[in-house]
Order: sequence, then C-alpha cells, then structure tokens
Amino acid sequence: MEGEVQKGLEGVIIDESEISRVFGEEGKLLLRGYEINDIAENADYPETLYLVWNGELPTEEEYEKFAGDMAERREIPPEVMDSLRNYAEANLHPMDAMMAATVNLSGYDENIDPNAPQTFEDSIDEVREAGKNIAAKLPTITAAYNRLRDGDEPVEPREDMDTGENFLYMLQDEEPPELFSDLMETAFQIHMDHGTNASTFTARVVASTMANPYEATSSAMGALAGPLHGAANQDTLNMLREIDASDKDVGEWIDDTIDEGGVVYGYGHRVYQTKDPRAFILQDYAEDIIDSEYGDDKWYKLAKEVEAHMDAKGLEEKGIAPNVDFFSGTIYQQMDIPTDIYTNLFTVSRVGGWVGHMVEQYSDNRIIRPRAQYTGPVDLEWTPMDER
Ligand SMILES: CC(=O)SCCNC(=O)CCNC(=O)[C@H](O)C(C)(C)COP(=O)(O)OP(=O)(O)OC[C@H]1O[C@@H](n2cnc3c(N)ncnc32)[C@H](O)[C@@H]1OP(=O)(O)O
Ligand SMILES: O=C([O-])CC(=O)C(=O)O
Repeated sequence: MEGEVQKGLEGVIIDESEISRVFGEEGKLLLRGYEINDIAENADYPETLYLVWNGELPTEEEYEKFAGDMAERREIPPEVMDSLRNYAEANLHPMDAMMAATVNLSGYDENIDPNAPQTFEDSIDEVREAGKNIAAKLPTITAAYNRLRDGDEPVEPREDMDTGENFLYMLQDEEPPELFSDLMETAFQIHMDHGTNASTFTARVVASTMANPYEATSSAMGALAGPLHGAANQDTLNMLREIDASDKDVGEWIDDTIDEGGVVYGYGHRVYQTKDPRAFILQDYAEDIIDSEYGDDKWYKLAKEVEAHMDAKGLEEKGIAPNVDFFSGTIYQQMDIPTDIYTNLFTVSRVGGWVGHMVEQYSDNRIIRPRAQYTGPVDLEWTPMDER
C-alpha cells in the first residue's frame, strides 16, 4: 500500500495562493480579498486584471498606464494571422486554433529563448510581459479566427474601446450596443480566477517544469476546452437546444438523462454546494437583455424550467446547483455570438488567473509530481515474441 488514493485530487492542498478564495458552502468568491459582486459592479476588465496580477487596486495613474499598455498590444503579428487562415482552412475548433496561435505568439517575444533553459523565478517581469501579450491578443485571435472561417476578413482592433466593446466590434464589424459591451466586459472580469480549478492546476503543473508562459497557457487552454470544465458553457446551450428539439418535456428529459448516467451541463461543482455567485451576476444580465429591445426569452425561460426541475428533484438541496456556465450561453446567444466560441470567451478572461498562478509557481517553485497507486502486475517473466 502506498497511501490512500484521493480520486480527482479532491481536498488535496497543492500549494499556497493569494489570488482567489472560493467559499463552497456560502457560495462566495473573493479575488484578492474583494467579493466578485463588488468587482463586477465597480471595476472594469483592466482594473480586475491589474488587481489579480498585483494583489492591490491600481491608482488612477497606474490604471491609465496599464489599460493603455494592454490596448496597445491588441494587434497580432501578420504571420500569426496567416496561421489562423490555415487553421480556418483546416476547420480547427476555435479553442484548438487559439491554443496553436498562443504558442505561435512565443516566437515574437524577445524574452523567450526556445533553445536556452530559463528559470523564470529570476524573470517574473518577463512572465508578466508574456501574460500581457497573450491576454491582450486573445480577443483579437478569437474574433479574427471566427471571421476567417466564415470567409470574412478580420477587423483591426481599436484602442479607443474597452476590452468587451472592442471584442464585439472585431467579431461583428459594428459597434455593439452599450448593454452588450458592458455584459462582455463583466464576463471577462468574473471568469478570471477560481482557485485551483483543473485548467489553473494545469498551468501550475506546466509552469512547475519551467516551461515558458506560452506553453503553460496553451496547455491550460486544453484543460479548459473539456466539457466538464470550460466547454460546459457551450454544452449547456446545446443541451437546451436538445431539450427543445426532443419530444420529451423538460422533467422527463432530465430524469432520463440522469438515469442513463448523463450529466446536466451547467450544474454541479467540486467546491460549491450552492448556486455559484457568478451565475447570479450572469442571470441579472440575462434578465436585463430580455427586458431590453434585443430580448428574446426562449432559452432563458427553458434554463429556468431546468432549474425548477432540478430543484424539485432535490438536487440543489444536495449541492448540485447551477454553476457559472449555466446562464452564460443563453446570454451570448442573444448577442449573436457563435456557440463554439463561448469557451474562447471564458479563456480570454481566465488567462488572467493562469498568469497570476504561474507567477506564484515560478516565484517559489517545486516541480509538481504526485503519484498514483500502482495496481498492475509485478516481476513478470518475459515471453519471447514467437511464444506469445
Ligand atoms: C467552469 C467550470 O468548470 S464549472 C463546471 C462545469 N461543468 C459542468 O457543468 C458539467 C456538469 N457537471 C459535472 O460533470 C460535475 O458536477 C463536475 C465535473 C463539475 C464536478 O464533478 P465532481 O466534483 O467530481 O462531482 P461528483 O461527480 O463527485 O458529483 C457528485 C454526485 O453528483 C452527481 N452530479 C454532479 N454533477 C451533476 C450534474 N451536472 N448532473 C447530474 N448529476 C450530477 C454525480 O453524478 C455524483 O452522483 P453519485 O454520487 O450518484 O455518483
Ligand atoms: O473551480 C472549478 O473547479 C471550476 C470553476 O468554477 C472555474 O474554474 O471557474
């Protein structure tokens, strides 16, 4: 016996972190000590990112400098744009195109020398520079990729718009309504960090080998791309479409899905025993959009029916409650955003958290290397090929 197996690493404390704290029982999330609702209400994306990376709120001067620097970095190198054209030809999933483009960006960062081993603990400023490059360019990459695969030319980023507004402008080639810009900006803030979730853990594992920040980021994107994690936002909307198209009513569909061992997307969480505080923020936006001239309540109403049935089944009481991915798709759909880029939107925000965690990891590193309990055979005798 080598010790007790902690399946899924549940409850295992892998290190210390000062970035975020998830209170699972109360349904509360703090970023650097501030409640997520206060951040959504009072800050914008660059201010949130500054807070996550620096551990304190910026002064006005620091904010202006940081936000300006981020806006100036939005353009991507023409060669990376050409790669996106190739990925569009090959019809890559937008998350895969984003992963490839992120590694591609490392070639344009003069601080990264692929042929010399680097120990990033002595170059934390360079890690932050890489982080700024990646975070500033991911909206451009996502919007450009979506346009290219639709046969449209990319739209150049604008520095005079905030992050959410500029993203929607690059995606749709028109200035978005204020409500949509605000919602996008808030989405880019509230998804930024969330403890040692699977993708953040991935970023820390990869950084712990002293791989560079571009490599750690693209690896983390791979983890976020899974339907049990970040891709649950697109899968929730697809689930609602499936329910709508089926001849079963909502309750029957859910009962059958769970009886057959399936999951209800946008529900359940390793840490929260109650509804995710970010889901409440997104739900408020969903209702604002419905009340506006852009509203159509079809998918939100269906999501609420799912919630009512899950509640009636006693699942919310058992701690299987709506997570951050439950309402986001119903909102993005109203904004005419293609379903398969929802996880890219999550990534645009989460990269802020990953880089924060990489800085912590590089600064005080020990390689992350757990063990599995070996349950296979031992000391077998070799059978030559012709005797098998
Ligand atoms: C940004 C994010 O990553 S948020 C999460 C996004 N993912 C999803 O929405 C996908 C659906 N949810 C899930 O698959 C899970 O709840 C996860 C992956 C998020 C968490 O997984 P775990 O912490 O391992 O939860 P675990 O599997 O132990 O769940 C406990 C019980 O609740 C059930 N359960 C958990 N979530 C769900 C769900 N969404 N639908 C139905 N049943 C569920 C499990 O089947 C399990 O039942 P059992 O004890 O009878 O086997
Ligand atoms: O914390 C988790 O495991 C999943 C989650 O909500 C997130 O990453 O935002």
